[in-house]
Amino acid sequence: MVRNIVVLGGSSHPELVEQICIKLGIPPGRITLSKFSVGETRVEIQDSVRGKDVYVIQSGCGKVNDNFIELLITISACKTASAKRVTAVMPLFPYSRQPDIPYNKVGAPLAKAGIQKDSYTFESRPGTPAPQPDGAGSGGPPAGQLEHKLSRLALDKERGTSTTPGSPGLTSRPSFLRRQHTGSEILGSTKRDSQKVVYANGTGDWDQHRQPGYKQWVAQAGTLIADLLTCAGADHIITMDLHDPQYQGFFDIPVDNLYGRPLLQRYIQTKIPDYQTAVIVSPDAGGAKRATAIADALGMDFALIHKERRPTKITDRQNATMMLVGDISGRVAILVDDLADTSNTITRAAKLLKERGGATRVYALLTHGIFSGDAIARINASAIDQVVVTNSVPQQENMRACPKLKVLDVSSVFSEAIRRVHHGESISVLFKYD
Ligand SMILES: O=P(O)(O)OC[C@H]1O[C@@H](O)[C@H](O)[C@@H]1O
Repeated sequence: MVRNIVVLGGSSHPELVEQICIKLGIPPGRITLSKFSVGETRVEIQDSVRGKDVYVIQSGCGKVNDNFIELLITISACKTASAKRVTAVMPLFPYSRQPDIPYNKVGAPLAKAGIQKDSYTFESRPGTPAPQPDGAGSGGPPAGQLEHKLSRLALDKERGTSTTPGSPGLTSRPSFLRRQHTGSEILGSTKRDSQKVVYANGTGDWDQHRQPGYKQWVAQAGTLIADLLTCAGADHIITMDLHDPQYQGFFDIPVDNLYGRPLLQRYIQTKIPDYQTAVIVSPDAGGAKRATAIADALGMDFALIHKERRPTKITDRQNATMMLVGDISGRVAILVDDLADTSNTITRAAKLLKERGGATRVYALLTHGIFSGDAIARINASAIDQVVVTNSVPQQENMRACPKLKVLDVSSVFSEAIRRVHHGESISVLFKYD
């Protein structure tokens, strides 16, 4: 049992909080988390934190923004209640893919509206996001309808015809397409639909649209998120497999970036028959370092999928070309990545590995199984034979919906990190790979 410590759980992942506390041999601190009718977050801490070492556990999943605000308020409440030190334990770090320019100029792929989950096929890809029921995306027509209109506009332009007879060009667009961003000529349909870009030339073609002296401005939230945590009063961050490890440099407080890799490696060694003959595959160049580290540690072969994500036309938005570099013919392929969100990357990679590469079986091993939108349906219909993730975000519902899913428990890693940080011991042993 650890003394003089308080562990508080946010709303995002109660099961993990419970498991961590069991391993630490302490009950979770009493906290009431609720919402005012307007939607604002209310936090009430029932246990005294005066002079205590406090750990607030909140993963960057579910209602990500609400959960993040809840974390900030809880940290701040602990500080003002005279906690000695407050550590934010964030198994999945929110906004961790946004410290730099998003990988896709037109936004990350999200789930398509109106599609039946059981209608997914081997070929399915994420489509245009639907307006959110909470109003976040309100103001436009249904996504499917919008996408259809946008495609028609692009096609009409290519053919030199106009959708609205007698009023060609920009002015012929329906009003929902005319949201003008300050200082730019990017037209979108809904609040969150900067993905649905039709440029002033009406084609979705970035190069043709480009105006001299103007550059599209994309918010890079990384520094802001780091500043908000420290401003709220966080003294220390514990997280796992940051999408970009350099993100630690955005903080001027200690950040312990734990690794999911030992768990994944152990799974390969103990659960994949004849694993030495299998090939570790990175689904994109960005993950090559992570995947080669596992391949090297286990003495396995490595292959890479090169993902070209440079769409030039609106209709190309999700059509990144994938090329396989390496020989996996007649072998088991093990895809390794930090996370799956829509699962577009891993399902397309699996298809390539089986259809073109001749792989006999495909595993996907990921630290964070975010599985937003229809990701699970997509996996069920895909060429992937097994997906292995950690419970850095809740997986109970996903496990019920996906027979291919296996979950590895990270509670021991986090409880041990908390124990060591609390006692001022080194946690480098947790960074040991082999
Ligand atoms: O394709 P989805 O699952 O949406 O996104 C996951 C990919 O996006 C990248 O940032 C991750 O490293 C991973 O390769």
